[in-house]
Formats: sequence, C-alpha cells, structure tokens
Amino acid sequence: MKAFGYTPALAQALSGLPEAQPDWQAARIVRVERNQYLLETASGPREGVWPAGRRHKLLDVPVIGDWVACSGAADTPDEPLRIEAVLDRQNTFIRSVLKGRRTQPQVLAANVDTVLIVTSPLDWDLERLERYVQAVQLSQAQPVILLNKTDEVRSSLERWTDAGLDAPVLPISAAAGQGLDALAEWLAPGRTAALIGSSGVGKSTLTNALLGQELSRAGDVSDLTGEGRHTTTWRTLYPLPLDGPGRGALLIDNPGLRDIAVWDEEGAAFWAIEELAADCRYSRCTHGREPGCAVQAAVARGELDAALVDLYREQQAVQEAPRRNPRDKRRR
Ligand SMILES: Nc1nc2c(ncn2[C@@H]2O[C@H](COP(=O)(O)OP(=O)(O)OP(=O)(O)O)[C@@H](O)[C@H]2O)c(=O)[nH]1
Ligand SMILES: [Zn+2]
Repeated sequence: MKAFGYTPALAQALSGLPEAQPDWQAARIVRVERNQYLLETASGPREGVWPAGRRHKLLDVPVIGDWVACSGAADTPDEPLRIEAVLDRQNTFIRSVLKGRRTQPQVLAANVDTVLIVTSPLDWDLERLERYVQAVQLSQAQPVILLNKTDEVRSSLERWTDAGLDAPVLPISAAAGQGLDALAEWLAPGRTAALIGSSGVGKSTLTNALLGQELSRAGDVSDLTGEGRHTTTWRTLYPLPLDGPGRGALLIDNPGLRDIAVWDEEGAAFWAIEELAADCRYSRCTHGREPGCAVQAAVARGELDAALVDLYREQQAVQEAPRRNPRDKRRR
C-alpha cells in the first residue's frame, strides 16, 4: 500500500477513530463508479461498499483518492469490504453543482499532491491560468502547468514559459512523448497527481503517454462492474509505471475534475472552511455568531473571504434544513 501513498500518519488516523475496531483496515479508493468502490488494501485490490442510507454530511461521502477505514473478514475475500469511515483528508477538490435552484458542493477527489494543469499555445489564457494556480495553492496542492502541443510551435517558447505565473510551465508534447521527463520533480511513488484542462488540450494523450499504453476506458470499467460502454461515471486512480516518466506516481482521472470550467476557487475555499470548522467549539457550528467559531476567527484575521463563508453557509443551510431539529442539543 506504500506505493499508493500509505503513511504512518494514516495508520494513526485509523486507530484514533473513536469507533475503531481492531479488525478495521485502511484502504485507498482507486475506482468509483456510482456507489461501487474498488479499494487498494494491504492484501491487494478489494471491492468496497459504502452502506446505503447511512447518515453523513454531504462532503463525507468517500471519493476517489480517499483513504478509508474498512471492516470485513480477511478470510472472505469475495465479500466486499464495508467502508466505515473516511480518514482525514489532506485536501479535497470540490465543485459546485446545481441542485434545483441552488448550488451545492460536490467533492471530486481527495488527497491530491500535484495538479497538472494542461494547456496549449492555442488554449493559453493567462488570467484563467492564474486563477487555477491560486485555487490549487489554496487547496495545498502543487500546481504545475503543462504547455502541450509544443511540437507545433516554431517560435521561441519564452512568451509562455516566462509569463510570470506562480507555477512552473513545462513545455511538452504528449503526442511525441517530449518533455515528460521534466515531470520527475513532482511525480514519485506514493504521490498523487490529478489532470485538469480544457477539452482538446491533450489530457487523454498525456494520460496514455504516462501510462505507457492506450486505455480503453469503457472496457476498463466494465471489467470491474460488468456495465457497458454508456457508463461515464467512473473515476480512477492509476498507478503509473515506475520506469516511465510518471515514476510510479498515482494519477487520478475524473471526468468532472478534468473539466476546468466547473472547478474553481470557490470549491477550494470550501475545503479550507471545512478544515477550519473542525476546530469550532460546537460540532454543529453554523459559523455565524457562535462563540469559538474557527471559521469566523479566520475571517477576522483576514485569512478567509467573508463572502465565501456566506456562500458556504447558505449552501450548508439548504443541505441540512430537512434534518435539523430545533430541539437538538448542541454537542461539543
Ligand atoms: N500536435 C499535437 N497534438 C496533440 C498533442 N497531444 C494531443 N494532441 C491532439 O489533440 C487532440 C485532443 O487530444 P486529447 O488527448 O483527446 O485531448 P483531451 O484533453 O483529452 O480532450 P477531452 O477528452 O475533450 O477533454 C487529439 O487530436 C490529439 O491527437 C501534442 O502533443 N501535439
Ligand atoms: Zn464555526
């Protein structure tokens, strides 16, 4: 599991869960399709289930890249493991989705170290790239810009590589396999990377170049689930070959995450709010006027935009409204 990024801190997080049982084990979610999960465990891949009907917060559903605690006897390898809890996330990538007339956050991936922002000379948009670099930094991941299709460029690349972005700009050609060795600095065994970029910039071509093989995605997924080609809801975490330019890193491929248009600073900031909320005095803090609110404290310190907090609170209110009982006692 070390190749999948397992660390002693995760073992501690698991045993530190208040409800942890001695037979629980850690696993990483390497494929998600609707409610079906494929897990990487210490003894290899296993199917996993997230029990339906469980009460949970919207952002607590296991997603691709998550580390989870699972129960299930090791001597019944054909039975899916039961996902009991999501272990503390290093970060999450969240997008806003429209539910009715409101937007609400949806987690796309967790525990991403490096975000490869793919662009090309034709796709280049400095302001948009600046926004994404900032969003990636906010989520504590490292942004790396890949300027693809440089095999088509005859002039000097300086106007792109020296554009003043707060992230490295690596000229590559995914199609010709050029420039990929420069990624070595960010890709290593146990490190997780995700690809984002507009349609047509070459993300699939790059994924194939890093994997060293052509992926037939629909076929790949139906192998696991028996579902057909119409399926488009897969999310996968691929271990890249050690001897290739991906150097044994893990690559998350998620159609939702790829679409740069739907993924924004707002999502990254929501992650920051969730993290801060763990330190609020009340476990059901709404981050309004409660004493000891860590979120409002961050606003007061100027570390968090008050408007984003308002937006977040609005979305939480909508999401929690049906279950909130006014007589519920506040828990510490
Ligand atoms: N010249 C050149 N063409 C490339 C390169 N990489 C990709 N292409 C071409 O660009 C087109 C789009 O590539 P894809 O890999 O499908 O792009 P994508 O980002 O996955 O696109 P979506 O699936 O729509 O998100 C294809 O025709 C590729 O052959 C490159 O390095 N150089
Ligand atoms: Zn609070």
